[in-house]
Amino acid sequence: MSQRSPSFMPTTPPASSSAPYLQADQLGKFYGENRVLNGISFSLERGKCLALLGPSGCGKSTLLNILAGLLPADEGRVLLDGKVIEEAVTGVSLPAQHRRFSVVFQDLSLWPHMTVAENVGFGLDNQRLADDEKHRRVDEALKRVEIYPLRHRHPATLSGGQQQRVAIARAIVVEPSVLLMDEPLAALDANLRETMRDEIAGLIRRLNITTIYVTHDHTEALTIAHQVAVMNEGNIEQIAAPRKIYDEPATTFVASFLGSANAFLYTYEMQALQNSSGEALFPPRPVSTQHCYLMVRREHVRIIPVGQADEFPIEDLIQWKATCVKNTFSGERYEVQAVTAKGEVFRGFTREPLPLDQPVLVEFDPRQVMLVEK
Ligand SMILES: Nc1ncnc2c1ncn2[C@@H]1O[C@H](COP(=O)(O)OP(=O)(O)OP(=O)(O)O)[C@@H](O)[C@H]1O
Repeated sequence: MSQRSPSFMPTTPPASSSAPYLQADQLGKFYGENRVLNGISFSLERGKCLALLGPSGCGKSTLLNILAGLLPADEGRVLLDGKVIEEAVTGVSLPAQHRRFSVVFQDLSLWPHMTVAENVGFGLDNQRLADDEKHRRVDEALKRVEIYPLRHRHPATLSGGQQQRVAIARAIVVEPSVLLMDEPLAALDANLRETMRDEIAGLIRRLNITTIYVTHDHTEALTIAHQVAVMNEGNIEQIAAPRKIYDEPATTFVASFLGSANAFLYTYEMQALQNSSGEALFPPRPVSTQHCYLMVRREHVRIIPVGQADEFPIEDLIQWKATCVKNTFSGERYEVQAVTAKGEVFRGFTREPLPLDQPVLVEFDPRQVMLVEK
């Protein structure tokens, strides 16, 4: 049951405040018997961007809809600027229109018969503003996303990237408390997606609007967000700054999802990992459990024919003997697969394909190895 709180208005704390602005606290959601969100918690400072990153079906859109007030939470609560706007146990649910969250969807939903300015102004229609004020707000939003000169055009005459900006202008013209972006680049072709990714990253920093950005693309999340929450099966597996998520993944799932990683099970038997002088290279730090995973990203693995390796001996690299089993051409390079006698599979990149079924050396620097205990 929903309790309206019409007097609620998010107040504006000083810009320097580092207090959480948007908080999720142990959010849970079921569809029938099926639990789709499990104890989701995060806090986000005003003006920062949090990416919800995860595979299809992990619960990103469900979480976004709860935050937006489009779906009730079954457990936990949401706070905006320190005030409860959603709480399962009390049934408090501030209606969506009072939360002042704006959503940019993947399909953009622009009106084809309206000009750019009319599309942007549409969001203000139910605010009963004087015409002058409405025009001022629309012009300002168009200037902020740098499409003011296009204001008299119709969406069909704009490029995909320009349409994207119209959708963002329409979302920000209402001065939202939080901007929610649900896979906004998913419908664009690969080249435009890359350009728009960089543009949105710049825009988010310039606009200084608290933003939740939903994506299944790790590059988008790492480029655009200040914080990344990696979701898997209704849980947040790790939440941290992009660099930390990439360099220090908390789980094997996070490491794999953020760029394909080679993984192999570490046990104490493997302390025998040595360099060519016989010095032990592992473990790089004390390990609290007997079993954990060593992970090394493909870009840090060198796979070379045995003969070549002898020409350029490098100290302090881990070198394992393996056999080349596959070369896959991807345009710029080959992805080579090699299997060790124990069955560990390694993938690395080469400029040329390597002879199949021939011995190779798999080399990597122990400093590039991630130790993941889960
Ligand atoms: N209305 C619904 N009724 C029943 N199950 C649902 C409903 N909506 C979503 N689900 C299920 O809830 C889970 C989470 O779905 P959700 O759409 O939140 O995932 P997602 O991470 O956003 O996926 P995608 O990236 O494919 O959009 C999925 O298993 C989905 O099948």
